[in-house]
Amino acid sequence: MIKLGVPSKGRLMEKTFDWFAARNIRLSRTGSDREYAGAVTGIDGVSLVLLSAGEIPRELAAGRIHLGVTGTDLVQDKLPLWEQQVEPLEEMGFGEADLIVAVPQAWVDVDTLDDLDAAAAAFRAAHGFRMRIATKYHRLVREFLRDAGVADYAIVDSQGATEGTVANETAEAIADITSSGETLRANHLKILSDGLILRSQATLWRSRVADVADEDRKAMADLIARLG
Ligand SMILES: Nc1ncnc2c1ncn2[C@@H]1O[C@H](COP(=O)(O)OP(=O)(O)OP(=O)(O)O)[C@@H](O)[C@H]1O
Ligand SMILES: O=P(O)(O)OC[C@H]1O[C@H](OP(=O)(O)OP(=O)(O)O)[C@H](O)[C@@H]1O
Repeated sequence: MIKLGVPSKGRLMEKTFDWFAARNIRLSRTGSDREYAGAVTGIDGVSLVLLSAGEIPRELAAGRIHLGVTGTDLVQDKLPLWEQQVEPLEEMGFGEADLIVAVPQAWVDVDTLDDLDAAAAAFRAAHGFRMRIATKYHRLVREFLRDAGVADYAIVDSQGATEGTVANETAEAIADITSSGETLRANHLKILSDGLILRSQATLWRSRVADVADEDRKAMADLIARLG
């Protein structure tokens, strides 16, 4: 069987089901609400694997699933050399979000990455420890800030409610995804003018690593022919 990994809940799951339904491939969760089992109808030889969106990159890279749906942000952050491990087949037109760097609106002198760098040095001199940036996107944020010449900071891990870390005084700045911008506004944060790290959307990926058995080649070809 060709294994297709799809987010098991949340905003990406239903839209993924709709996207495949529009191509006459019906994905569904089976069993009780809490059981992560799934079914595929409308195409032969494909099985559904329900997974956390954040785990799909790793499962693709390990070759445990042949195809998977998840955001560009999660693939690029979790997989070093992602292009060697996965291939994007289709951008799916939902789950659109920007990964950005944001600081408190009250920092009126900080609007750019250069300003952030200067603020970071001043912060360390004043407080004796490095300015903290909360994020779950460790790799992408480190690479982006390195390329921008911002050095004097520390990443603090935040796996959710990242915008709240500033008010809670566990970080001075954040890097997270934003879509409508409401969460940033509600938490009195502003995006740096050159603080866009990545534009992400839900994408269907093919593992470059997973073995496709001879008897599964037709199912893979049929599925790919139905995309677009
Ligand atoms: N507000 C948003 N609008 C649109 N897309 C979003 C938004 N927030 C997150 N996403 C996208 O949805 C995908 C999954 O996000 P997230 O990591 O928050 O998943 P989750 O639903 O919390 O799943 P899990 O924690 O089980 O991995 C990411 O690719 C992300 O870019
Ligand atoms: O710009 P907006 O439209 O306000 O959306 C952005 C928010 O959506 C995501 O959070 P999610 O709802 O996944 O919750 P989380 O913080 O627990 O990850 C993201 O982490 C932002 O907090």
